[in-house]
This record gives sequence, C-alpha cells and structure tokens, in this order.
Amino acid sequence: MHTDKLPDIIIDDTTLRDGEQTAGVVFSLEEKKTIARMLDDIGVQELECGIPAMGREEQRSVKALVDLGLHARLITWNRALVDDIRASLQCGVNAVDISLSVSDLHIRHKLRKDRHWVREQLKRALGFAKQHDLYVSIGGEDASRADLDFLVELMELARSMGADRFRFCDTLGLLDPFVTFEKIRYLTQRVDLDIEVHTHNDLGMATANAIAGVRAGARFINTTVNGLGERAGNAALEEVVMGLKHACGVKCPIDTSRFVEISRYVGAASNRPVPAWKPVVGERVFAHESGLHVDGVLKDPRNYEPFEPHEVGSSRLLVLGKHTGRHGLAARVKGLGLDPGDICLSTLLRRIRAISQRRKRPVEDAELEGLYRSLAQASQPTGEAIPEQSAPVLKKAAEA
Ligand SMILES: CC(=O)SCCNC(=O)CCNC(=O)[C@H](O)C(C)(C)COP(=O)(O)OP(=O)(O)OC[C@H]1O[C@@H](n2cnc3c(N)ncnc32)[C@H](O)[C@@H]1OP(=O)(O)O
Ligand SMILES: O=C(O)CCC(=O)C(=O)O
Repeated sequence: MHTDKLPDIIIDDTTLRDGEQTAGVVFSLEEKKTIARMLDDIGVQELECGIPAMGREEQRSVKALVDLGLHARLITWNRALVDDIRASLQCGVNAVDISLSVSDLHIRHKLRKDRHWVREQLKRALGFAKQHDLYVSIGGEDASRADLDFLVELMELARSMGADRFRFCDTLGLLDPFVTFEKIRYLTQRVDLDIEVHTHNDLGMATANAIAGVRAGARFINTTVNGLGERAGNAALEEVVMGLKHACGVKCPIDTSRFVEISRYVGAASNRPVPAWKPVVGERVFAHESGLHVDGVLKDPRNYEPFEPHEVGSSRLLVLGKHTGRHGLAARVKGLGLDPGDICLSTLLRRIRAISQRRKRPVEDAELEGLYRSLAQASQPTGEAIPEQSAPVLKKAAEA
C-alpha cells in the first residue's frame, strides 16, 4: 500500500458514548472527566461525549466535560430531532452527530417510516444544526445494510446543506474488511464528503473494518478504549492506532505509551476487566514461554514481538513452564546470578516442566532457585555445606 496516499486520520473516540452503552456499564462524572482528560492528553482529536437528549443528568455531565476546556473537539450524539440538537446546544458543544437509520430494514421495521421521512427529517435536523453554526456529522445508522445509491443520495443532500462528514455505521458488525473497503470506496468516489467509519465487533472484525475504511479513503475513525461498546463492542482505540502504525505504516499523532494505563483505568471504571490476551494492552501479550520463542526474543525481540512493549507502556515477561527450552532456562538461571554450567540443565528443565504441568502454572524464581541448588548440591562431593539462605528455598523445591 502507498501510505503517502492515505489521508491524515482523525480519531473520534466514543468510549464516553458507545462505550458507556455497553449493557450494564455506567461511568461516574469523575470517571468521565478522567477518561476525557487522559484521551485528550495523549492527543485523541475528538471525543463523542454523551447524549444530551437523555436528560438533565447527562446534560450536566456533557457541560462539565465542555468546561474542562480540552483540546479535543467534543461531539454529542443526537437523533434526527430538533429537540435533541437543542439539548446539545444548551450543553455548550459546537459539534453534533445527527443520527438517522438509513437501511430499509431499519427505516421500515425500527422507525416504521419510509425513505421520504428520512430525507425530510435529515433536512429539518441538519438545517436547524447549521442555523446554529454547529459542526455536523450525519450518522448513518445501519449504513452497512443500506442501499448504496440511497446512501449516495443522502450524503449528497447532507453535503449540499453543509454537513461536515458522514458516519458510515456497521451497526451490527456484519461486514468483512473487503466489503467495507468496496462500500467506502464507492461512496468516496461518488460524494465529496468526508467519511467516518463506525464499526462493531460482533464477528471480531471491528478493527480490521475500521482500517479497511481508512484504506478506502475514510478520514475519521470511531474507537473506544478496550473496544467497549454495544454487544461485542467497537473498534478498540489501541488496536486501531497500533494497527495503522504497524500494519499500514500510518502514524496517528497520539502518544501510545499510555495505552496500558488508560486501558486499566477504563477496565476498572467500566467494571469490565481487560482479558490477559487482549491485543495491545492485555497483561500477557508480551509474555513468552515457548522455548523457540524465548530463544528468538533473547536473540532479538523483533523475532517474536510485533512492536516494543514500551511503545504502549507494557513490559516483556519471560515465563518458565511446560514449553520452556534450554536457552531460555539458561538465561533465567544466569539472571538469578547462578551458573547454568554447574548443573545438568536437562534435569532442571525436566523438573520445571513437571512442576508446571502438575500445577498448571508457571514456575517462579524462588522455585527455580530451589531446584537449581538441590541439583547443584547433589553434584557436590559429600559433606559440602549448603549456604544458609537457601535452606527454605530448598525445602519449597523439595515439596514441589
Ligand atoms: C446504534 C446506536 O447506538 S444509536 C444510540 C442509542 N443510544 C441510546 O439509546 C442512548 C440512551 N437512550 C435514551 O436515553 C432514550 O432511548 C432516548 C432519550 C434517546 C429516547 O427515549 P424515549 O423517548 O423514551 O424513547 P425510546 O428510547 O423508546 O426511543 C424510541 C423512539 O425513538 C425513535 N428513534 C430511534 N432512532 C431515531 C433517530 N435516529 N431519529 C429519530 N427518531 C429515532 C424510534 O423510532 C422511537 O420512536 P417512536 O416513539 O415514534 O416509536
Ligand atoms: O448513528 C450514529 O451516529 C451511530 C450509531 C451507532 O452507534 C451505531 O450505528 O452503531
């Protein structure tokens, strides 16, 4: 891919809107402020920060976020209703997403209306927003199942009325990256209006689809921290940014070194702990146990790490267990200040594997030291004293 042809990417993070729509998740105002500040500090350019139409409490929280005076643009979510937009105006935001279902399925079976109603509602809501000088993204809900020519018509209408961009929503996460690419490319070739991609993870393709959208010409990407969001969630901020950087060679102006910290915070605030294997920010995604991998990482981490852990504020972990090999074991023994040449490494390896299998867990340093010393002692001439401080460790190893 020719990266010089890719547009500058704007991340619109919706942790505070779609992220909070995760069934059962609620952020307190203080948590919202902390999340907003963290995302602003690392350079996220836009934050979808709430839904003023929900009522007073939500309006208070949007206002409080506006009062933080962040660099990031704050944008609110609105139905295509003048009253919703009025509620946003009262919160002091200057950007709104005006959402309308655009697939025939949603138009008929959710809104119980027709395409004519959608056009008229779009005109009314967008006209009102533009009279008030708002920056407007038109949110095409269920756009991935919509008739593409109807989308072109709506986008053209929106553009002619001054909309600033169109949000293409794969509301149910049904697309694959190839189809996403084709659809977005079709739209970018027909209408001169920026596209924002909003992807869901129901089939595990949210990040890939977001990136496919960018490859097809979308300039705006919706993300959420940890991929929080409706059902299986949205494209994860950390995956999208690192994916763009390392799979596409596109750097977003975002400080990635706080990704783990932010992920942990949002995991705790949302009460949705981050799985250890979660791409980019999971606790164990830089953990290596397999002999060939550890050997490769010790020789050069690029052999088995897609990028350096510190890029996202993480760290490497070398684990001793069932799959350990001799090189990794020797390095670990040396790391404890012991000499692997003094013992039979194969015997030590067998014992480590046995412990790990029996206990279904890694072998800790104290156990390794105990095993090492018992082997070293066995290979000493009889009567040789064991150093004092090793006695408890030896006992533990003998019990293992
Ligand atoms: C795919 C998405 O994530 S869209 C965002 C979804 N987010 C939310 O729902 C946030 C939380 N929601 C709420 O607090 C409430 O649902 C509110 C305040 C938005 C609306 O509340 P209520 O007035 O009680 O209505 P309810 O929630 O049942 O909404 C359904 C109504 O909205 C209409 N509606 C749905 N989407 C839209 C839209 N984009 N534009 C206009 N009307 C819409 C429905 O057709 C239905 O109208 P009807 O009463 O004529 O049948
Ligand atoms: O219509 C929008 O603006 C976004 C709606 C949404 O969150 C979705 O379609 O998944």
